[in-house]
Amino acid sequence: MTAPLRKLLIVEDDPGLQRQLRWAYDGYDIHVASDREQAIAVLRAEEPDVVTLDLGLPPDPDGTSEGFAALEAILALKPHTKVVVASGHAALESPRSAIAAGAWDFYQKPIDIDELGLIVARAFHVHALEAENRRLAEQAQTHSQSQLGGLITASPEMLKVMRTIERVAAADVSVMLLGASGTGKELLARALHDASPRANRAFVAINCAAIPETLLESELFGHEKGAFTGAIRTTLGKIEQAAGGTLFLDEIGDVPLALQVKLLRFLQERVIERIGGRQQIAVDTRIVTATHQDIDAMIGDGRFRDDLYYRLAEIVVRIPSLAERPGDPGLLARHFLHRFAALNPAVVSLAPDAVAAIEAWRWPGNVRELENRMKRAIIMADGKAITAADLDLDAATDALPINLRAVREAADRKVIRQALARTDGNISSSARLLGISRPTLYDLMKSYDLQP
Ligand SMILES: Nc1ncnc2c1ncn2[C@@H]1O[C@H](COP(=O)(O)OP(=O)(O)OP(=O)(O)O)[C@@H](O)[C@H]1O
Repeated sequence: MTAPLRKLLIVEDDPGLQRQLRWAYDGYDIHVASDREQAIAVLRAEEPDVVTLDLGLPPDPDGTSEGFAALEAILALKPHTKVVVASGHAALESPRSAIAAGAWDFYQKPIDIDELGLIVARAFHVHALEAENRRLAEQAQTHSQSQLGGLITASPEMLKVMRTIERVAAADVSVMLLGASGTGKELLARALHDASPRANRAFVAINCAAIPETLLESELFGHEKGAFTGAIRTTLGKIEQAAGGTLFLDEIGDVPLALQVKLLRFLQERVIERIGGRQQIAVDTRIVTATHQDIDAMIGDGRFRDDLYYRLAEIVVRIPSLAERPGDPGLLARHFLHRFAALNPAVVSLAPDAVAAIEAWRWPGNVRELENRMKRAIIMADGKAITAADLDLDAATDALPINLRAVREAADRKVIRQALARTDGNISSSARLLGISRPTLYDLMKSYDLQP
């Protein structure tokens, strides 16, 4: 069986040239269109990989407006198409603008059949390579996705975390996930639930830091009708809502001490009492917790009960920050490019400066920051490729700062942030590292609005 011929669309309004081109090349399935409308109809019906496009099309055969409109329409419909533009105008401006608008290559009329043949052959070759690349990237993605709940990673540290999660999922042990904000703790908790025998029951997540202390007890344990003003009906708490399944308590370090006692009782006896209720209700809920705080230090100074900690943390899983996962920022950026493609279908790739900036950035907000920057960049991007500027990661590189004061301030900010990060926000140690006094550091932080 022979492979189907590759499809080439020739957009040309001159019937003589049309004929000449139609017969010039062997080995392609050639389609011809005389204007933009026909070209788009063929594009929709045949999906050619390569298009040669005369920029001078009717109703503007002596200008280029119609050709550019066709180029834009082709790339909007099928961004991966390789468009080779032809310009009869000696002026170099139009081919250059066409390349800027996303054309792949150009040639000057009058046509040299051999030269154009080479350009077209190369366009098919590159198109095939790119398609293969995309296929492999997608395959790699679905491969890593299938490992555990949509988590994308290629870093050995993170793969180890995922193996641990897979292993502990089956055992009914309590798991505490430790990691900075945005490292994927909730995603991992959900993956743990999905890999556990409880997968077909509820997964309920609650962020303990986001709920006022006064409401947290009722959120977790529920309340009876009339238990307090405003309790107009009996309401189940999250522990009961997750019965048979898993309750994910994010930011467990923010649970106040009084409530820690109640939680401990639930873990010991596996019964709860709704607020205002007298009945003890047995509930089988698996608890998975997470925090970005230093829980050992909290136990040390009495802010977290150690007996509760030992109940909650039979297995402790430390999640590396994104900066500790070399290669992952680029991999995740491509994943998000794919995932948010619908926001702006014209954007199909990352420009080399974006790839470099993504790998170099420290990602203090981890995967969530990367996800947000990619989403914004995809929406804002003008061209087919996302640039470092679209990601807002080019600040320090090219633009000349407004004045020397701005440069000094930027340098101060950077080094103060580094010192604070290195000392975990300790002002005295940071001041020592920077060789300045504590009051001076305070003053600088105040004037630059920096938090420890
Ligand atoms: N390895 C990953 N692959 C794909 N997406 C990820 C990965 N890690 C995190 N994400 C995505 O990043 C975002 C932040 O992840 P998540 O909410 O799980 O972080 P978190 O550690 O729980 O954050 P926080 O502590 O601030 O609540 C989510 O949209 C999540 O889907």
